[in-house]
Amino acid sequence: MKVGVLTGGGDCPGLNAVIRAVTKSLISQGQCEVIGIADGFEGLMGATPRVKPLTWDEVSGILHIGGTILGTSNSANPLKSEATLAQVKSNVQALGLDVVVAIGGDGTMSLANGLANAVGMQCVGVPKTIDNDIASCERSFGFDTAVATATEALRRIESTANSHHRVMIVETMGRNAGWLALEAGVAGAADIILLPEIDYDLQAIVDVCQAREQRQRYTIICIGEGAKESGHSLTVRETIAHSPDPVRLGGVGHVLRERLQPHLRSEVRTTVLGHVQRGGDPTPFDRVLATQFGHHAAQLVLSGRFGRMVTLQQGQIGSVEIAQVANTQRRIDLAHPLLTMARDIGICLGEAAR
Ligand SMILES: Nc1ncnc2c1ncn2[C@@H]1O[C@H](COP(=O)(O)OP(=O)(O)O)[C@@H](O)[C@H]1O
Ligand SMILES: O=P(O)(O)OC[C@H]1O[C@](O)(COP(=O)(O)O)[C@@H](O)[C@@H]1O
Ligand SMILES: [Mg+2]
Repeated sequence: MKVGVLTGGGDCPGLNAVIRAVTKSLISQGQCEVIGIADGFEGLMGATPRVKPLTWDEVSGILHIGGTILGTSNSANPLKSEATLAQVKSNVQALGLDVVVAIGGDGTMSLANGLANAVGMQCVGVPKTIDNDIASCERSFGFDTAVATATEALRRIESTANSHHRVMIVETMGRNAGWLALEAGVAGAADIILLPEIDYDLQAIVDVCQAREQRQRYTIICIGEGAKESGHSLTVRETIAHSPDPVRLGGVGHVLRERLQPHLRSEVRTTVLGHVQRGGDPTPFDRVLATQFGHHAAQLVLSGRFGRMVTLQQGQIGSVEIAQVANTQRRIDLAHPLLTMARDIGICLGEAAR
C-alpha cells in the first residue's frame, strides 16, 4: 500500500511522535510506502503536490520534539471550489495514494469527511489538539503538555501576585471549550476559573476579589479565551477571511481587566499565554498517547478500515467514523464532576449568587 501522512490545524506537542509511530508500524508490519504531505491539506492543493518520503531513518529521533516535521496549516480550504477539489483528486491519483492518515482536530476531520464525500479520498484520522475538544475522544495528545505549561505559568504568576497584592488574570487558549482553562486552573490553584461554557457574572468576580483583598491580598483568575461576560459577546483577536473557520479568539483577559479594575483597590494585571501553550516538547504522557494513536491508525490502515478516526474512550484506544466527529466539538458538560469539585472547594466559576 502507498500511504500519505499529513498534519492539519494548529500544531501541538506529540505530532512527531504520531508520525514516527504510524510510519514505523506501516513499514514494519505492512511493508508500506509512506510519504509525508507538507502543510496539511495545503500540500495537496497546488499544481504539484508537496511531499517527501517518510523512511524509517526520516522518522527516527523525532519522538520528543515539539511541532511537526511535516508543517501544518489552520486556514487551508481544499473544499473551497470545484477547481481545488479536482486538483486534490488529481494529486492523490498521481501519487497513487491508497489512503491518507490525517492527524488533526475537528477542522481537519471536517475536511477529511468533506474530501471523502466530494472526491472519494480515503482517510484515517488521528485526533490532535491542545484544546481537547474533539468529539468521542476523552484525551487528545498535546493537551497534557499544554496543561503542564499553563500550570507552570500560573505558579509563576502566583509569586508575583502575592508580592504586589494584585489580582492577576491568566488567559489560556482552548477556543470554545474550557478544558485547558479548567485543568490548568485547578492544577495551578486559581481562585477563579472562567470558562466558555459558563457566561460569567462580573459582580460574582468582584465579590471574590474584594473579599480576598481583606485577607489573602491577592487573587489568581484563570480564564479560557472563549469565555465571555453574561450579556456580552466573544472577544475576537482576528478574522482570517480565507479560512473555513475564520475566527481567532484572544484578549478576553484584557477585557476582564478593564471591567474589573474600577471596582478594586488592588491593581489588576493580565497575562495572555498564547502560543507558548502549543510549543515545546511533549510530556511523557503525550509521547505514549501519541505513539499509541499512531500505532492504532496503522492498524486501521492495514485492515482497510478507512473513514475512521482513532479515539480514547473510557481509557481504551478504539475508533469511530470520521463522519460522526466532523463538524462537532466536545465542550465541558455542565454536570461534569470537575465543576462540582471546583465549586465544593471554593473555586469561583463566575456564577451569579442565587
Ligand atoms: N468547520 C470546518 N469545516 C471544514 N474545514 C474546517 C472547519 N474548521 C476548520 N477547517 C479547516 O480545517 C483545517 C484545520 O483547522 P483547525 O480547526 O484550525 O484545526 P483542527 O484540525 O486542529 O481543528 C484548516 O485547513 C481549516 O481551514
Ligand atoms: O495559531 P492561531 O491561528 O492563532 O490559532 C489559535 C487557536 O489554535 C489553537 O491553539 C488550537 O486549535 P486547533 O486544535 O483547533 O488547531 C486554539 O487553542 C487557538 O484558539
Ligand atoms: Mg479545532
